[in-house]
Amino acid sequence: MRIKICGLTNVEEARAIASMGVDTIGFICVKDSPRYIPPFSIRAIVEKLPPQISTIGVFVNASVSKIVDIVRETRLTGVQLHGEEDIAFCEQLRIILPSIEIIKAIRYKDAQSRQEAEKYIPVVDTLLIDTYQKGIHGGTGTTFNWDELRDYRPSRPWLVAGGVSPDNVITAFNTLQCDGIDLSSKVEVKPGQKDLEKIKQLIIKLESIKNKLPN
Ligand SMILES: O=C(O)c1ccccc1N[C@@H]1O[C@H](COP(=O)(O)O)[C@@H](O)[C@H]1O
Repeated sequence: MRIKICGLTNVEEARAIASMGVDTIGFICVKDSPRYIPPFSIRAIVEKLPPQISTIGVFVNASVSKIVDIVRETRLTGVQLHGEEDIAFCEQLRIILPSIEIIKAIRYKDAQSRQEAEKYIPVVDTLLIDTYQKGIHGGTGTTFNWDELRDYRPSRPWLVAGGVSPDNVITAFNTLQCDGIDLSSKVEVKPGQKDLEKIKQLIIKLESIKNKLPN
């Protein structure tokens, strides 16, 4: 089971979180986000993390060349495309960066969102289903109606995002057959600063249901 914590901006928090058993750390490469971190700071953090930690850059409608430059500068292991990037965009990125994990975020609005996600299966490694909120690309802190995805089991691993917290994580795994979780605003003191106590609570909650969790 994969645990991704997103929106890190400093090395101490990133290392502390990695030592708690979180396997994936996300960095917001979107300039108008309050969680934005510049590439040179991402690189400084990535260099100080254990090599088994996946490091993901989150982008919203950036150009392929911008993403490629940032991945090369920072040594990220993957990218999360959180905007309206199309299939051709993912294919292009795959050709230029063949060994990088591509995560496509789909913002769940209604039943149609499943079909939207399905289109990306041949061209991405992982799907991430976040909550649709008009005018906001991510970090909404709001859940979608998980009941609508009770039976969702695509042929790619998928992560649930959007308002996931230590308080609702057990419900998430009781409702969904996801391969992992992605948390950001519900485990922060303020945008860009993570709440390590809340992340500890999350790990304790997950430990209590570990027999029910996916591998
Ligand atoms: O967090 C942001 O500021 C952000 C900005 C632009 C695109 C995505 C962003 N965050 C992603 O949003 C989801 C869910 O976050 P939350 O738990 O609801 O706060 C997560 O995948 C973040 O990577």
